[in-house]
Amino acid sequence: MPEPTTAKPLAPGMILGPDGKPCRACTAFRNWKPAIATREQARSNASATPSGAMTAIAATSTSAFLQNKRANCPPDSEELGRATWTFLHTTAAYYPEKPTPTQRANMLTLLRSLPTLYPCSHCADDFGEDIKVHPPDVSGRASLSRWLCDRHNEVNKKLGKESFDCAKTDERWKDGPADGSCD
Ligand SMILES: Cc1cc2nc3c(=O)[nH]c(=O)nc-3n(C[C@H](O)[C@H](O)[C@H](O)COP(=O)(O)OP(=O)(O)OC[C@H]3O[C@@H](n4cnc5c(N)ncnc54)[C@H](O)[C@@H]3O)c2cc1C
Repeated sequence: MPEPTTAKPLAPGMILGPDGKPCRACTAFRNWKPAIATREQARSNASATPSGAMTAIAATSTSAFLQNKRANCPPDSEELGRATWTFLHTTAAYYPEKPTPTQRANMLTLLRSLPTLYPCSHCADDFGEDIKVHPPDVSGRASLSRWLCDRHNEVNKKLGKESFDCAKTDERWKDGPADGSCD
């Protein structure tokens, strides 16, 4: 008589991790729970008028809804990505203009550790390939911020997203916009 199995079937869209288990950090939530994402989108759209402004608000509230709902869940690949980019860009924005040899070495260690430690394995592999071709520039704040912006844009391009204007890196990650809206 076969043993009863307790393993849950793999959700469609879920990627397996290197250990053979489902890897949430490798997969976007909307890809393994498309029904929930679509239902919440439809609910938001139904409560909005067709005007552009309201559609934008609807999209924002859908995203906020999903984020709130998932606030205590393990991160998916998108939440992990946003948090990691926030950490990396902010760390670069506050990196010294003239770093000491120890600061340079520590920054190199941090960046070179991502391809082996970043939990989204296919993201980590691609990032590893990218930094082989474009080694980190840890010589100073401005050059590190620029290097990181270019690396992020490589990922944006791969995912079909718009390129970020690297002239706006300090505004986005350190100073805030000139109109004072973040002050
Ligand atoms: C090292 C690394 C590798 C990744 N590789 C993959 C991958 O291979 N496949 C995959 O599906 N996902 C990958 N991700 C996740 C992916 O990049 C996004 O984080 C995720 O899809 C969420 O995207 P988002 O549109 O919410 O904003 P994100 O791309 O996370 O960006 C967050 C914010 O950063 C700002 N920003 C955008 N581009 C730049 C830039 N070039 N410079 C400075 N600021 C910028 C914008 O204000 C944006 O809102 C990776 C993440 C990291 C950290």
